Amino acid sequence: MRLHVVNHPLVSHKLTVLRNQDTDSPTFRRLTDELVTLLAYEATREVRVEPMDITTPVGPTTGVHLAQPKPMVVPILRAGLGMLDGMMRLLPTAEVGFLGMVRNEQTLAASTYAERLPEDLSGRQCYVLDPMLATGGTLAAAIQFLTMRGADDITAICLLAAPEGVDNLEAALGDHAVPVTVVTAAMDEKLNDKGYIVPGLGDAGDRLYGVAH
Ligand SMILES: O=P(O)(O)OC[C@H]1O[C@H](OP(=O)(O)OP(=O)(O)O)[C@H](O)[C@@H]1O
Ligand SMILES: O=c1cc[nH]c(=O)[nH]1
Ligand SMILES: [Mg+2]
Repeated sequence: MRLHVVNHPLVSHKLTVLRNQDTDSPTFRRLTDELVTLLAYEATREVRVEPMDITTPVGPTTGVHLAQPKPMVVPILRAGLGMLDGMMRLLPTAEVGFLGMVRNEQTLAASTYAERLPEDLSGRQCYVLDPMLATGGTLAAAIQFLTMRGADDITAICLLAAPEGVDNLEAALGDHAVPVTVVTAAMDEKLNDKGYIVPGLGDAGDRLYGVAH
């Protein structure tokens, strides 16, 4: 597994505002959107393209366009939905599939409650969107799901990751044949005893959309 922590002053600045408990939901949503576009720029460095002949007003040249099959963007509901528009701004012709997953706040085990994805993801590059990589259980299950459908290259974009979650994810992937990359805006200190990222930003879904229950 490859890990890429995006080191950029604008990313750090926006993340600081996002972390602040005084930041309201509308601002939190806007900053999430802006941050994802910056992270997506890094995360799509290896998106597959193929040559394309065009003619400029001055003459012929060869450029590139996105290769087929198109990349698949997979937001993990609920909080990952807040990252979708920012991602699609950069990859407007990508397709979107949905995974609904929730972590049991007592056991911290992830379960899947919704799925809307093609049966066959063979040959597809997949971009998984989830703001928080905490214990890593949710992302590990999502990656396993996409791999079982045939995805052959997976990049996860997260706002924050915890070291314990990255270690757990690496262990869960084992000698995974499929390349997996995690792109994050920051690697935080640790998890607390409730499985929350420290210093983190709290519950990303609640801060985006309000308290779920
Ligand atoms: O790495 P993990 O320990 O698995 O935790 C991370 C998951 O927890 C949050 O989702 P949550 O279960 O709160 O659902 P929500 O998006 O509906 O709020 C977050 O958006 C991740 O999906
Ligand atoms: O810190 C955390 C951990 C899991 N889910 C969140 O939304 N925040
Ligand atoms: Mg939540």
